[in-house]
Amino acid sequence: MAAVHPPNTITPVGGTSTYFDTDAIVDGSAPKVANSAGFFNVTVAANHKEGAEELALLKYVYTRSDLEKIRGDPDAVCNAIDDFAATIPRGLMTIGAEKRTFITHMLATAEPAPTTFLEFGSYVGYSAICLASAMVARAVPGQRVRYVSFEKNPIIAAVAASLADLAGLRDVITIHVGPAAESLTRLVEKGTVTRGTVDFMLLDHWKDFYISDLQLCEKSSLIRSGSVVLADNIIFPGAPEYLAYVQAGVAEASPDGFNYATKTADFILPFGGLDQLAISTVS
Ligand SMILES: C[S@@+](CC[C@H](N)C(=O)[O-])C[C@H]1O[C@@H](n2cnc3c(N)ncnc32)[C@H](O)[C@@H]1O
Repeated sequence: MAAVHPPNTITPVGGTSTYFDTDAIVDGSAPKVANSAGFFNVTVAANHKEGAEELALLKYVYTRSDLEKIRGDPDAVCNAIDDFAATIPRGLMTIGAEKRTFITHMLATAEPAPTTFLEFGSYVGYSAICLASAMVARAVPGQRVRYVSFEKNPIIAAVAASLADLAGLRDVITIHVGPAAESLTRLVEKGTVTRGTVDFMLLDHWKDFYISDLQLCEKSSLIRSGSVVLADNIIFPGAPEYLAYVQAGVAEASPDGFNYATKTADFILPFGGLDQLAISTVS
């Protein structure tokens, strides 16, 4: 089980928010710079842009000999994604098995049972599939569970939608294609996501957008007292400004004057090294 630190005992550490080349983000492509660990290098970025690795994953899953056993089983679909990721030395950029266990436990024990989840960064749908499934497991008959997820890369979004369908979660998970801020603004204008309805959020896209996209949710009061905001990759690649923001405790853009109480949980990355998840509860 991951080590969990109480609120405000951890100094923002590690990483750098300049890990990604924001010029490259503007044109909708993947970032093209390597960090010091050489993790997200030019080759990885090019793969990401074309969705090469992610399309290979899709093909791998749909040609598995146990496809019919996987169909309709969210855990089995996530395990299949983990199997594919294990064949790549640096893994895939999903939340991975350890964080999956940790967050699904949070969803399984949260009171009241969460029914609406907002995710920034669908990638291949791994977190969407396991976390939506954890919410569905608690839903009472007739209760609607919604997992709203944003992915700017259309090829990768298509992979996520196809795997969500395979997992039997087509009616629960919606993948919105495009920059998260634009999609979310549209959903708020249309009344698809409304005030105070978001129980859980996961920020897991490019780290430069964590604060501005959280503030978009603050402004429209999508979060409310008791909502939980999770943010991944706090140490690697690193989101020190974000951690400082939520540890300062004030939801600056909130017309309701909301505050955050923030803890962090430690995880070891698949290729080694420490990472943290930030867990901020709104009050
Ligand atoms: C770390 S991955 C998400 C992993 C996913 N949550 C999982 O566990 O399977 C980040 C994803 O965010 C997407 N992304 C980056 N910036 C974005 C933005 N502004 N809006 C929407 N998606 C974005 C990237 O294309 C990438 O697929």
